[in-house]
Amino acid sequence: MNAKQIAAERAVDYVKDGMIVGLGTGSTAYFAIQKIGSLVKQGMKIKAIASSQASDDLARQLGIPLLEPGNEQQIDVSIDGADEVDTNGNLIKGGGGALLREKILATNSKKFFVVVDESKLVTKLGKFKLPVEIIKFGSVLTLAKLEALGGKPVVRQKDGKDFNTDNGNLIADCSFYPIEDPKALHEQLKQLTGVVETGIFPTEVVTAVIAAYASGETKQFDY
Ligand SMILES: O=C[C@H](O)[C@H](O)[C@H](O)COP(=O)(O)O
Repeated sequence: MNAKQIAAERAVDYVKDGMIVGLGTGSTAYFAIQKIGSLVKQGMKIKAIASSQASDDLARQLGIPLLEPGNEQQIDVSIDGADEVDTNGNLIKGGGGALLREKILATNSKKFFVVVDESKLVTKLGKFKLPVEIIKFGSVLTLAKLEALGGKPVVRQKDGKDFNTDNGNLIADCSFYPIEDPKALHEQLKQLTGVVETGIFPTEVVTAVIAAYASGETKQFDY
């Protein structure tokens, strides 16, 4: 079992019968969704909300009952990966472009577990370029504002075209390393009209980070 799978499955221990679960996105959340699928097959009554079309598709294939979009309810537990986790439990997310829906789920969950392998643990955030979701209208102007703040934004590309989020927006990948005060940077960026959301998840929304190491050891950091 690889480290991502070990961390993800450990977090699924917090999922109990009758819960509403938020499903993250990415290669680590994938293992959590698989495990939740196996609990459903064993007869556990779980309902889920997916943070991306990709996770929605996976959950459907596995027979996990999903709440209808627009009919979401308070979530008991969300489980998701991260691109970076600093020593205080602040995160960068959005490497797969799902940050907005992921943050809606994380901030509406009673508990939010972050699952990572040790490669994601950093002292300061920002070596991983910070994803900032921006709307297309006026994007050149919004990018200029991000540039003025020193973010050196680059519009994410996929298959030779601008990457589109599930919400029809763009992602500006920004360089702010080292991010000394993640919450302050997030708040500054959110004030720019045209910015929909940033990939900074402040430690306040995190219940615990479960990190798995190549040795097979896991550590849980509670916040
Ligand atoms: O938009 C994507 C998400 O924030 C992912 O959870 C994050 O990029 C980590 O993905 P992975 O587990 O594949 O490294």
